[in-house]
Amino acid sequence: MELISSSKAFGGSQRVYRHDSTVCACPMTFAIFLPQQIEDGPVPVLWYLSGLTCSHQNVMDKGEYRAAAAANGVAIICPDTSPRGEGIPDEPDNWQFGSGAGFYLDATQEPYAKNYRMESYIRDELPALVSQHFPLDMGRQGIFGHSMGGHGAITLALKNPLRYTSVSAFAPITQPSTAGWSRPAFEKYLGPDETTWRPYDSTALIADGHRLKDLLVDQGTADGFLQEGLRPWLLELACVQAEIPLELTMRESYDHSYNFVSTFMAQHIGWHARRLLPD
Ligand SMILES: N[C@@H](CCC(=O)N[C@@H](CS)C(=O)NCC(=O)O)C(=O)O
Repeated sequence: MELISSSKAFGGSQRVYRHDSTVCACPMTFAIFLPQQIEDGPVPVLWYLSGLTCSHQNVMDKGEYRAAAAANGVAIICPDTSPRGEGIPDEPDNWQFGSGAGFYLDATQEPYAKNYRMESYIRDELPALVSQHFPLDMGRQGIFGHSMGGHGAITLALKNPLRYTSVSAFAPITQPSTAGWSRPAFEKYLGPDETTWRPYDSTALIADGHRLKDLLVDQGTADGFLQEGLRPWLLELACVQAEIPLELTMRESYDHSYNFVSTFMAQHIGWHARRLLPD
């Protein structure tokens, strides 16, 4: 691992690392906030998955997570949203596909299958790497994210309930298999057989029997992607039918930006901390 930057913050340390990813077959960059409490022993881990067009950097600059992470003594890891760089197949003019738009899935179609393996990267490779380098308590992990990253967090938690003790999302894409901004990407990454898309769709996973202990979702009412792309009511219906306790709050007049995410960041970190650090 190569240290790109390190900066003291709230008594802890905000760092950025680059490493050669075997899974994505390219260098990958991630941000990690280590709270001061790590000096006294392993701390819980909270994974933050970002949305379309983002890298590790957006939430680091605009997510305002460090004060709450420091107060609660949790590490926050912010991975990139896709493989990227020279030689990685991409559609540079398309912000809903390729670089910045990995959708947290393992592509099966050429020419994407070699590099676009974000599910395996987030679930397997990156946890193994960070647990080698930092005293993290990998028995206490939570996951959250924004938009495409909310979709990633909920689907990963549904499929790995023993791994992720807690899960929450800001404005998640709830049913990517039918949303206009994700369908074309799913077809290119996974092929035309839509049954192969179900493991990457929260509502389909719930319909197929996957469960969560509970789930926190915040959604802005002035979010321009609400009606076509996000549609929290689909997740709400799936959770009601499956008896999954969903705490969904519609936040009046908030949009899709990091002004919304950062407003509710401390509440989400508190939700995770109560589940990862019980009294
Ligand atoms: N580029 C898109 C917007 C994409 C967008 O809103 N991305 C969200 C996640 S889905 C984001 O976090 N963008 C980065 C940022 O605000 O820093 C557009 O022009 O409509």
